[in-house]
Amino acid sequence: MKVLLTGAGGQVGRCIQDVFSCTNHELLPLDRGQLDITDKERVLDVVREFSPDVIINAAAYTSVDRAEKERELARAVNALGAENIAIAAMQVDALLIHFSTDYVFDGNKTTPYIEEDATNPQSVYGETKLEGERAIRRVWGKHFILRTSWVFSEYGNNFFKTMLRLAREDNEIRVVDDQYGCPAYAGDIATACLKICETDAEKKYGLYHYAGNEVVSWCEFARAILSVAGQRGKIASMPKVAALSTIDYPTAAKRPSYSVVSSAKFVQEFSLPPSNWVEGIERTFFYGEMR
Ligand SMILES: NC(=O)C1=CN([C@@H]2O[C@H](COP(=O)(O)OP(=O)(O)OC[C@H]3O[C@@H](n4cnc5c(N)ncnc54)[C@H](OP(=O)(O)O)[C@@H]3O)[C@@H](O)[C@H]2O)C=CC1
Ligand SMILES: Cc1cn([C@H]2C[C@H](O)[C@@H](COP(=O)(O)OP(=O)(O)O[C@H]3O[C@@H](C)C(=O)[C@@H](O)[C@H]3O)O2)c(=O)[nH]c1=O
Repeated sequence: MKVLLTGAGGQVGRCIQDVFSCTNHELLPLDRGQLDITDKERVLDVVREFSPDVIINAAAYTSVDRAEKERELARAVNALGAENIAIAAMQVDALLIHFSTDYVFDGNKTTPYIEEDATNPQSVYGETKLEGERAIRRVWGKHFILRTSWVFSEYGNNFFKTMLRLAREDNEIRVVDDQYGCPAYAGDIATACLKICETDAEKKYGLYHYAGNEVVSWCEFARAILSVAGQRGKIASMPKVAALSTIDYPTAAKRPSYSVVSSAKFVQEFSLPPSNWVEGIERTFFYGEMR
């Protein structure tokens, strides 16, 4: 199977390369320098030339706070870029796998969000990701949109790495304890993509949630990361992790207080468990040393 990957330099993109390197699929990984998804003509040319069976779009604008001031840039990548990819996929009849986010929800529910739940993004990032979802649905039916959340890995920038850095710099970290979600290890998301590619997926196209198997607050997630870091000798000493209310940690973008997504539909259709983020922490430390 020929698979074209955009956003290959990001954390999900790099994990997809690792997972697909153990298969016989022919993967063409393109980072932002090789393919800017906002350049429609180039997207169409590159896709026509390679003529993939599958396109995985892992390119995105993911700076949640910065997006509040860079709406047009975020929109260009997350909405118009996604649309460009969908048009290109349609032109060569390729399956499109795309990612979206838990930040499309407002967080007012108290039970896990399912695919049919109403969206109501609270941030520019969430709005532009939702616009991208809608563009794909409008343009090309042969797609999977995986909404994931709180992604971490040994690659790129993420909350996991921020917590490690802060733990090395200070003896106290302050983290919000009233926003809940399901962290997802990027390696598991990559495995989910492979599973889609290797499943007779025709009758299953559409929107899925795929994220972590257990609910935590950001503060609980930080404590879990640092506890393993301490056990593995990754930090010299264990900092105090103080639990904050959102009001005491002001940010440019509003985050949902509860963005727990249920992976049940994906699990049912693809017989793959949700991301095991506790194991993901171990794997992040392990692969962080190997790669
Ligand atoms: N990270 C998270 O916590 C979550 C992510 N997601 C979604 O998962 C997907 C993958 O995210 P993740 O790997 O974590 O994000 P990253 O930010 O790690 O990777 C995104 C990649 O896209 C690249 N990119 C940005 N603009 C363009 C462009 N115009 N053309 C081509 N490439 C571009 C970035 O390049 P550069 O670094 O040079 O800007 C980066 O390499 C995204 O759709 C994201 O919205 C969903 C939920 C949670
Ligand atoms: C760094 C830091 C953050 N926080 C808070 C801010 C915020 O409410 C929460 C998470 O912070 P971050 O800015 O690291 O994470 P954030 O950028 O909000 O992460 C999001 O990224 C996008 C791409 C997604 O799609 C989401 O699923 C989610 O993973 O923790 C603290 O309380 N203390 C800290 O020291």
